[in-house]
Amino acid sequence: MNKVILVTGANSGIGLALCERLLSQDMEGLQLCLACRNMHRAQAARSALLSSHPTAQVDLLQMDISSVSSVICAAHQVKLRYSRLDYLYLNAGIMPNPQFDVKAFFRGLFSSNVITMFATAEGILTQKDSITSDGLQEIFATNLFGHFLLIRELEPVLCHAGHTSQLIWTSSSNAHRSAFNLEDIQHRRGNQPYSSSKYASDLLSLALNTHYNKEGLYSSVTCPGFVMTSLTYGILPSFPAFLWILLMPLFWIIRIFTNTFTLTPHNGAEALFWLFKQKPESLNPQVKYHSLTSGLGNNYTQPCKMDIDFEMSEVFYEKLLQLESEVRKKLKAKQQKSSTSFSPPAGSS
Ligand SMILES: NC(=O)C1=CN([C@@H]2O[C@H](COP(=O)(O)OP(=O)(O)OC[C@H]3O[C@@H](n4cnc5c(N)ncnc54)[C@H](OP(=O)(O)O)[C@@H]3O)[C@@H](O)[C@H]2O)C=CC1
Ligand SMILES: CC(C)CCC[C@@H](C)[C@H]1CC[C@H]2C3=C(CC[C@]12C)[C@@]1(C)CCC(=O)[C@@H](C)[C@@H]1CC3
Repeated sequence: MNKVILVTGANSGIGLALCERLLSQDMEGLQLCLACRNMHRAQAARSALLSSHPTAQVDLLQMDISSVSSVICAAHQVKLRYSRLDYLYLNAGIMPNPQFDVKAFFRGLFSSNVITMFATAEGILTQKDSITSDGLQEIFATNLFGHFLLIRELEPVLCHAGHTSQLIWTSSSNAHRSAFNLEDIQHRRGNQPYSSSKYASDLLSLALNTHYNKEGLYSSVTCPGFVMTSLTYGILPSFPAFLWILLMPLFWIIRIFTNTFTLTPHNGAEALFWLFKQKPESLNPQVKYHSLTSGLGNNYTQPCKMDIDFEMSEVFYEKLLQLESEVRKKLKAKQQKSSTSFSPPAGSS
């Protein structure tokens, strides 16, 4: 039987590099499904994968993970196409309108915290969030809630008796407990919505293990390290991509001191790829699997205990279920309203 793998945000960066790595190791037994919001970019990614693996099975799925109706529609498609999903990579993510605090960065450079700053960007990055058409905070909707809804919708193909399936999140070492508030799970009020959304994915992963392991569904979180992708290029908007490339020698030097500077999407996908080869029952739900690259350029995966607890993950899970039922009700009302406004007036033939 082919292994069916769905990857969100598969048309670029870490998601695309992961697909490339998966096909390089086992092209025959895999059925890849690239879930992307933009079909032109999705087609380009598929062509790139097929040019190096001409006989690979690569399907495309249109899905905007930040939109409730798009996720539900895409999940419906998946259930029609596949009887089972073996791996679901929850990788799509955004960090819009980042504000880089140059002063804090230089202060950090000359402090004892410099390595932590390079590994987690703690204290030097904030973001400005916006609201989606569903009324959700965009970063929360994209990085977390859309994926939660997708998992809930795909339950029938993820939970099969006598069979295990894996959920693999692309979280971040920028996930800080201090940025997350159970009373404000969407981070409407703070200025670190990215960090909050990633901490939320760590919590959710733990709760999913609590609720779904008995049904054969396992969840793990990864951090790809600092990788040069369009997400990171956006951090310094006045800094064109080629300048980042020119900084590579400097980054290679920094890598000698912090192996979190994985830098390329291929290296960043290390932990995501490593998890693909593990037995899910052997994994620890309380650790994050970090992609690391040594000063000599060797990749490896290292588990690191997360700053999370069961109680908090359960409260968060309950809140997500509540939000889920609210958005479903809203969607139903919207659909009913649009169907009545399009129905022909009574008495017309
Ligand atoms: N780069 C880094 O250093 C790190 C990245 N990460 C995480 O890795 C993940 C991948 O990011 P990375 O590869 O770096 O960045 P990229 O910007 O290259 O990739 C992000 C992917 O997510 C997709 N995406 C964004 N919004 C949506 C949406 N609404 N619906 C569907 N797809 C969407 C993008 O599609 P499109 O092309 O259409 O925008 C793109 O394919 C993210 O979750 C990020 O937070 C974590 C730690 C470090
Ligand atoms: C131009 C200067 C010489 C160097 C600037 C470096 C910073 C822009 C980076 C230093 C640490 C980086 C980092 C991230 C972004 C870019 C830096 C702040 C992340 C926040 C990217 C997204 C993540 O999820 C984190 C794991 C990264 C942590 C490190």
